[in-house]
Amino acid sequence: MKAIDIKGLTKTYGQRTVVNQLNLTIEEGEFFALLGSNGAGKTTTIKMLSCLLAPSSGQATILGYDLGQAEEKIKSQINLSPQETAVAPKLSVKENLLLIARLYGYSKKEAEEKAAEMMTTFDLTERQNDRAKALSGGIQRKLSIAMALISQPKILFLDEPTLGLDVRARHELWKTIEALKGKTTLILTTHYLEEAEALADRICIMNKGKIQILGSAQEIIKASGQKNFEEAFLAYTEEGELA
Ligand SMILES: Nc1ncnc2c1ncn2[C@@H]1O[C@H](COP(=O)(O)OP(=O)(O)OP(=O)(O)O)[C@@H](O)[C@H]1O
Repeated sequence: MKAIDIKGLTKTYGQRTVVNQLNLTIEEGEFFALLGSNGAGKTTTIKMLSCLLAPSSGQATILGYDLGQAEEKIKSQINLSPQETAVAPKLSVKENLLLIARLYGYSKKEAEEKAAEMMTTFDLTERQNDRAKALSGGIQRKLSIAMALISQPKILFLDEPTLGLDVRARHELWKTIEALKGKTTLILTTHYLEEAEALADRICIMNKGKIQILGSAQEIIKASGQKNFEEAFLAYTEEGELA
């Protein structure tokens, strides 16, 4: 089944079109990356697909449900790990996970089990009693992703999950994200080109609200005629060039 099917998705603010006639299909289980310069429309796209922002026009189905008509159904099957880490700073690692599990309607016992499972998967058990604010940025991000996965979403949107992390923490988080590959449909936005290149099955480069190219990193390099992915990205996001 298609995880996401978008036809002509558009968002305008006044006279400005920030997402312009997007057509895109993402298969279930795919790891998909959205790349683009600042203001390209990545976050706006993700917000529309996760029911946080109403499109101005166009259509999309998420797991077969129409966006704008089956919001509750869609929301129950997706989750978003936002740009800003969404942990409660004064709560411990375990308390953060329990809180989300209870919000999703798990019983006390189930919530305990879920939290324990997540802490094992994300290697957080040793830190379970530490307050979130005492964790490094990388571990906070890990916790944030673990929290987003508690509801077992079929689609997880990761909006710049490694923003501001140092190289080591970023690589650590990549391993965590990579382990999710195939189990959950993953839609990632990032400014780190090597992140998309290393993790994603397919990459979409956006510029000024439009898709410039879509394919695997190798396909994009080949189509651009450039030497490597960074140069291909620059070519596709440069005005008047390949774009
Ligand atoms: N509420 C709003 N009102 C007006 N313009 C907006 C609003 N939200 C976003 N925009 C504009 O839409 C454009 C796309 O923004 P968006 O955040 O989707 O880009 P992005 O690709 O995620 O960029 P970044 O990499 O900087 O996060 C930007 O020019 C932004 O200023």
